[in-house]
Amino acid sequence: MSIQYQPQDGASEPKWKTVWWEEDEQGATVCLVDQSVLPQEIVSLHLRHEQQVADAITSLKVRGAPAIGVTAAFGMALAVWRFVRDHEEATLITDEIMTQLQAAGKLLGRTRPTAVNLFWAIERMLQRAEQAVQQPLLPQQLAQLLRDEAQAIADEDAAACLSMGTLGASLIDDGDILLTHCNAGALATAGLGTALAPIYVAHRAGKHVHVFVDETRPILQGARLTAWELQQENIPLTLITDNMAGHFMRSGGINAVFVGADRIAANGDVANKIGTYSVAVLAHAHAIPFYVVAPCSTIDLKIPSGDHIPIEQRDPDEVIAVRGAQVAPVGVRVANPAFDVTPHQYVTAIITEKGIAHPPYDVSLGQICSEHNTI
Ligand SMILES: CSC[C@H]1O[C@H](OP(=O)(O)O)[C@H](O)[C@@H]1O
Repeated sequence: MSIQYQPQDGASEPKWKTVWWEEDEQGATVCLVDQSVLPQEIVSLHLRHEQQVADAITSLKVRGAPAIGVTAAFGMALAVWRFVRDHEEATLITDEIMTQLQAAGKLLGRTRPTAVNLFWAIERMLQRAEQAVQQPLLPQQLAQLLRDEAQAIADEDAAACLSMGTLGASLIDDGDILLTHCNAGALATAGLGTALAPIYVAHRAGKHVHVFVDETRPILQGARLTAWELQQENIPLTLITDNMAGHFMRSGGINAVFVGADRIAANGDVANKIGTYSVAVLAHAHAIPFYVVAPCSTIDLKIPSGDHIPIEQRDPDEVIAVRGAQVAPVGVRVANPAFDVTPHQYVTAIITEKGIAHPPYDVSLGQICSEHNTI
């Protein structure tokens, strides 16, 4: 089933939606572009149970910090929508409905440990429900209210992407050659993206940019997703393997690096896709600006440094085989951390939707994002 393409609306929208909500006579569905089969197949998934939503996050059918936060919010709304539909005779918001919501939050919170957006979105949905049940609402009203809250999280993320894109584009000059790692584009968010948003906005404003795309082993988010996104946008790109980044930096070909983030600590340490730390050290060695683009929902002011960020360890098979084709002997010992931490000293600036943070980050991030951290 081909995905639902949205017409591009000027400079502010991606060409498609990554995650969205639909309702039909059978009930509600959380809809996703299935990123695990891109770019060979462009299909959407229509999920009717929160367990399916959790499985989609765990198996990276949907991935990217903001996107999994939005997806989890829709998954929680789906759990209540499903429960209310199955108990149409109910007229009061019973403890049962809240228990259903809390159980969905726990289920979705167990999917992936690193991206703080996931936990931020779950907590926001729970707080919205706890606030709502203080009022004399019918169950159907609570279900609609939670669907609207999830949609609000998605809409706010889309607005944040455009804001980050506009702020970040000011750092891009006509003719720049840029490097990205992993995928932090529209597929990773509910809008234009994080790290790719400045590139989209600069390109749409007429700046000539060329992007070197790290393939990003082992899941190849760069080769499969970023390359596909940039092609959709007619932005020139060169796909490279991860071990080529240093060579192209040394040969003077890279003007700046733009990456996303999954969690940023209060001191500016950045957890992002594995390999980001290596890119940051190489950029520092070559005096190339290293920009991190992330909404305030990715900044975790509750943790003092990157040492406290949980790093997801993924299935060894992701390293032993590529799309099912074995490349290493079975039975070898494998390490497969999905993320690493870049110390803040290697980060030139952090571009959020509320402003660009510069060192010292333990001051600037609090100034820019403090209100966002208290949901
Ligand atoms: C805009 S967040 C994108 C962020 O998420 C990716 O990780 P994953 O593909 O495992 O979800 C990667 O760290 C990106 O920078």
